Amino acid sequence: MPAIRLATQPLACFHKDPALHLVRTSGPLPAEFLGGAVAVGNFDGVHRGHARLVERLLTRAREVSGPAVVLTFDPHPVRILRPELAPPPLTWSERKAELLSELGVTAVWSYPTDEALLRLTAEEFFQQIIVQSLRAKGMVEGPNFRFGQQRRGDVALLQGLCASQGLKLDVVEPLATAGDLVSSSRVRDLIRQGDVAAARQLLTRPYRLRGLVTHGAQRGSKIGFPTANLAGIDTLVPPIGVYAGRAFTPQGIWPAAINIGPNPTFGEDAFKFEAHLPGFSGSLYGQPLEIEFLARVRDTRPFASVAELTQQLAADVQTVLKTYEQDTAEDA
Ligand SMILES: Cc1cc2nc3c(=O)[nH]c(=O)nc-3n(C[C@H](O)[C@H](O)[C@H](O)COP(=O)(O)O)c2cc1C
Ligand SMILES: Nc1ncnc2c1ncn2[C@@H]1O[C@H](COP(=O)(O)OP(=O)(O)O)[C@@H](O)[C@H]1O
Repeated sequence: MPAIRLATQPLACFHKDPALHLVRTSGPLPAEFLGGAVAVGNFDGVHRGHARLVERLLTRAREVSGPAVVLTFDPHPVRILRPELAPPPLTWSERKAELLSELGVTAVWSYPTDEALLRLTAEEFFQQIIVQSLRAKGMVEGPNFRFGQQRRGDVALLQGLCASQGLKLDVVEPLATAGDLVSSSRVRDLIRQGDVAAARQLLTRPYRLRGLVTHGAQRGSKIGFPTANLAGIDTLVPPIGVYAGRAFTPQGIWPAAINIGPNPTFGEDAFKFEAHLPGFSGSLYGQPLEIEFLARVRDTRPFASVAELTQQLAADVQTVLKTYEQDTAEDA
């Protein structure tokens, strides 16, 4: 059995970067947000296309000697305007801010989307948010950027508005891989197919979700594989199956053997999200847990006996440990 190497660096999920400023307000902004370069967008998942845009944002921020600011909206405007069309998000706001901060962004304004904001025309949005609230000196966007009521504002309009206020606008060409644009919907599609390894190639970090550890059927420890069952997951969940990943607990980072779906061996149909953390002992009940997906291992299926299931679980753990080891080595 390979040795389990536990990461010793501060936990990204529970550690707040002191250099990052994150606010959720529709009111006046702290000084750290003013007079910088600004990128407006949803930044869901924070993929490599976003990273390219942020790179340019940092360059502009240095040039204007101001902060590198991302303005994002929580909830996404579509969730208010057309909830039936809103896809499940890939990231929650704090995680998005952490990922952006890892890329060098210094201030994230997570705007609590409301009717008043959605009513602003493109010109009003620019005047009130970009000029008055942020006192921006530059903007960085992709060519498909739309803004203002009914998404009527486009990059051509923004160009004119920026020029009228003496702001420099950078339009960054979107990143493409394998002939396709890197986008949050492409990442979402891959995760929906269970291809978390391919999703990872497009993201700046492996796909991660969070939840709270709740009680299950109390069967796991009896069969030698206790599993932390997660409730309250608020982002996209990969499909039924077994996955290799990492668990971020308040106690540290662990390998994770993840099962999503039912427990057919025990005739249980309830949809569960559970993770066995090889090498961990103690209680996780009631605690927050973040789970990162590295690879899909196999389909969840019924086994003829508990002995056959546990034999398979032992093999799964070996696969998980190998994946975790490889990953830790690549990260080092
Ligand atoms: C990595 C992993 C893979 C699993 N695969 C299967 C499976 O293929 N079929 C199945 O019936 N249960 C599977 N299970 C679920 C176990 O049956 C389950 O963990 C056990 O019933 C404990 O449930 P409890 O947490 O509610 O006590 C898997 C669990 C883990 C951790
Ligand atoms: N290595 C481990 N991996 C996951 N959970 C563990 C581990 N060791 C102890 N636990 C604790 O045991 C609980 C899981 O035990 P289990 O018998 O499966 O109960 P339940 O059905 O309530 O999930 C977890 O919620 C956690 O608090």
